[in-house]
Amino acid sequence: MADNVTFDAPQAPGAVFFIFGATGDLARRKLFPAIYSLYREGKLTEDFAVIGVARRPRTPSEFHEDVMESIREFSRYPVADEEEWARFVDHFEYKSLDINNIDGFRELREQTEAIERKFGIAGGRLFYLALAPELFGGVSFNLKAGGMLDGPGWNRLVIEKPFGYNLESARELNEQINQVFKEEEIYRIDHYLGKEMVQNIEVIRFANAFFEPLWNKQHIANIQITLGETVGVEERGGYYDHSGALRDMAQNHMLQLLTMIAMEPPSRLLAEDIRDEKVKVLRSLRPFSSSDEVRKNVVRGQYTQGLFKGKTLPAYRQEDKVNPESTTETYFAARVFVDNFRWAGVPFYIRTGKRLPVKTTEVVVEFKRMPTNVYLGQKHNLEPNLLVIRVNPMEGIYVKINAKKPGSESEIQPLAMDFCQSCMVGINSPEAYERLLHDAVRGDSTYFTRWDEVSSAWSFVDKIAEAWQESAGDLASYPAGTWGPVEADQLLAQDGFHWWPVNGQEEDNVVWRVNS
Ligand SMILES: NC(=O)C1=CN([C@@H]2O[C@H](COP(=O)(O)OP(=O)(O)OC[C@H]3O[C@@H](n4cnc5c(N)ncnc54)[C@H](OP(=O)(O)O)[C@@H]3O)[C@@H](O)[C@H]2O)C=CC1
Ligand SMILES: O=C1O[C@H](COP(=O)(O)O)[C@@H](O)[C@H](O)[C@H]1O
Repeated sequence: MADNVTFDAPQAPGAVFFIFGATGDLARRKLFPAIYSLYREGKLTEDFAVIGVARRPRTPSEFHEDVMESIREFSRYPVADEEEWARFVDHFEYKSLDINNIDGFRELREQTEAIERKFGIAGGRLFYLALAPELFGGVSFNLKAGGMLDGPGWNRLVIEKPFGYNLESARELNEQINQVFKEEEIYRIDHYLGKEMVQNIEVIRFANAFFEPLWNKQHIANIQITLGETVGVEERGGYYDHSGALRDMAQNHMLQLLTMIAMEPPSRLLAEDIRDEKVKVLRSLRPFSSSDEVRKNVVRGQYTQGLFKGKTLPAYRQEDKVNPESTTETYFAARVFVDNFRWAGVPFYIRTGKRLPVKTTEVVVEFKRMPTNVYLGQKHNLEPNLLVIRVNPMEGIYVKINAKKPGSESEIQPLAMDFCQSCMVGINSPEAYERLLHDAVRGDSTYFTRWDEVSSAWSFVDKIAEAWQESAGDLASYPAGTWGPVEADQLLAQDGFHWWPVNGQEEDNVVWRVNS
């Protein structure tokens, strides 16, 4: 079993965490376990409290039981001994409250003041909205009206995705919460930004002399970003059928990953400097100017019934809470361009899908081929060099180079230098939510999305969604358990490229591994 790795960050200042949606899936699977990890690692000391809020009634002991179950099932750390557990869970309280009930917020205020006194908490209040987005505006308003923002310290609002359905609705939502919270108090979660290897992209790029000089159109042929999932829509069919892959994954996680790969080096590693550079990338994305452009550069697909590892997987239209005639895409791929000096003409191929054969998030940087191949005469077709950043679930970096086959006269073979962080050094990285909660409570917004990033991403995505509305007929299909529609392969083939195998599925001819 891998050792747990802690991230290097100071203790958080004392705070009350309000989890709105405390009886929901996100709280159970991610938020309670993240708070527990922070506590176990000493990043939260005794001056913190958690108040779970939702409509369902819960006695204190029922709520403590919920928290215990969530941690047993999902935490990186096993539940500690009884004494430590009792100390931890004593920090948790529950308030049954409908967010439309203003009186309930007044009661919450009294409960909050009492718990702040109990634990000597003077830092601030962190309001985490693990709720459906249509409730965000109402909660913000009632937090203010109910006096919840008049505490002794700072107030911060952490909002889950999706942030709107398109630019217009995102704007409305933003205006609503801006009536109560200032931009610097708003922490929009994109949990991909909390992933260890996504944060590592910055370091790989800006701390290595041999990457940065090559990181441009002179040397890079194309970049491929894959966010593949094996799962279908699970129990979230109702939400997903309204959203689809474009809004669920591409507008946020995928474009955020792209910004980390494509941004210019910031002059300082401060939140605003990094976010300034990221938003420049989003503004440089070449917009699709017509439906025809969308058709040429974008593929959407939906999974049909498939056979995978001997198991029959249902079609998307057979999933629970999905319209049996749904035209929602479960797969999205596109060729996009970042129109600036660094990236002019370099295609970024991005794809995401449900029910693909492998769960993986990976970035492949394909370098241009050597200007001439002096080995051609000896029947060697040199492979392009690749840099692969494995984000999830495997974490690591893989570089593919060409080298002489040992012992041969001049035979060349591709060589994989594979640093597998998750398997070789016994690392069990912190969960994205641990890091992001900790950052939010410390007031570090680097890995949260700023409004101008969100709105620029929507501007880009809206053009695609609008074109799709005009032509429902171009929805491709793929059997569940396969790599998506063939049209996505053609997207690259037109440019003389192909998708590289992902997640350690070695190409047959790569014979070595050099592990660190
Ligand atoms: N689950 C996940 O993995 C992910 C979720 N998200 C986002 O996080 C948010 C929450 O998702 P998830 O936890 O899955 O949703 P769930 O449907 O599981 O939970 C929703 C929560 O909201 C509470 N709630 C609903 N209406 C009210 C109300 N009027 N007043 C007070 N509480 C209310 C519910 O409790 P009760 O019924 O007791 O009131 C429940 O605790 C969504 O925005 C989602 O898109 C984002 C990424 C991943
Ligand atoms: O935000 C979301 O992300 C998950 C995938 O997250 P990961 O960390 O497991 O890669 C996705 O399943 C879900 O549909 C989407 O809403």
